[in-house]
Amino acid sequence: MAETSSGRKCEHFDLKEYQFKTNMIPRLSVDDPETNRRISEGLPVIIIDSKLVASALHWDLEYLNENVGDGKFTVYKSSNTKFKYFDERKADDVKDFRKPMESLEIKFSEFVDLIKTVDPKKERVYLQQSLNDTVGKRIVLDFLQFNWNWVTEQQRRNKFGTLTSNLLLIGMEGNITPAHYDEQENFFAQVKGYKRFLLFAPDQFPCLYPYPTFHPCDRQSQVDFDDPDYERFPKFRDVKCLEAVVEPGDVLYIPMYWWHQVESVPNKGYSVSVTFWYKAAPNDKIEYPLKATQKVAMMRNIEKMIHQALNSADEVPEFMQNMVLGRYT
Ligand SMILES: CCC[C@@H](CC(=O)O)C(=O)C(=O)O
Ligand SMILES: [Zn+2]
Repeated sequence: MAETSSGRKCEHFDLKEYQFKTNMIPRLSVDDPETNRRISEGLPVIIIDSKLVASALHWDLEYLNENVGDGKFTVYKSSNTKFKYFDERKADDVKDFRKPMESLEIKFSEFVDLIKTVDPKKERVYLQQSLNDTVGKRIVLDFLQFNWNWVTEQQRRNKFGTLTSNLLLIGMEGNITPAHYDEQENFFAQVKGYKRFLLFAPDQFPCLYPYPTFHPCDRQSQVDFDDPDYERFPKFRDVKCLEAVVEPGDVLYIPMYWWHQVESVPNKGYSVSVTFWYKAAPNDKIEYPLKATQKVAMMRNIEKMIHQALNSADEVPEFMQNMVLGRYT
């Protein structure tokens, strides 16, 4: 098996081709100064030897089933490969909104039965649950042995806010989380299996056409990457993309507001990941020109204010068009 520059065996992955070209996200050592530089500049990077979750690399379905306790786990079900997040609390505001997936609250053992019995051509499942104090003591011990020194040092030096959650993700091969951005910093740790990431910088917002902020799918792209509607979303043709496949032990830094689409690589088995989400660093002094992240935050606040002032989701499109069409276009 050939080796790449970062010493990785040249795995052969069954990766989808998209209409846009991509560049690779660097895979760097935790000791490489470039690693900390990229993180401090809000640029994505894969850290290949952080040992962040070295104590969890044995987490497979059998071990977790034995030790994860009998708490309830949130499991999403989809009739296709896509697991598009939606905020149920906003569903009333958008008539004829149809949930893109269903969610269950079940025991881990029930999830194991599901993932082993569902026909992936008909139905898929994806466990997405914050690690909490219901887990068994062996999981607690593994958790305590995460490389907290490294990740807490990153939190300190980059002035990140508090750690808000560690989400355990267990997905079937081929599951896709469609393109979206999050409002938190994320050290994404891969435990088992392989995940292909497509990342887009915050300044690609104009090419990715997110839903309105009051829509249940706020922060998600409206563009179907498998069948883009270039009439509605013409700038999608020009989108600039960075990509990478993370393997067990890798940690991908996903800076806040960076768009990402994530696929559990087909034919490589189910995937297990753990996220480390941190609140944003406080806004440093305002410098001009404003950063793309600041402009996205501004657009979100303006949309929310207009929706709130009109007190009607239906009136927002006409209001925005009256303000912009023929005046700023
Ligand atoms: C619910 C979180 C899903 C995850 C993507 C994935 O692994 O499918 C993601 O989007 C993130 O870690 O930010
Ligand atoms: Zn995300």
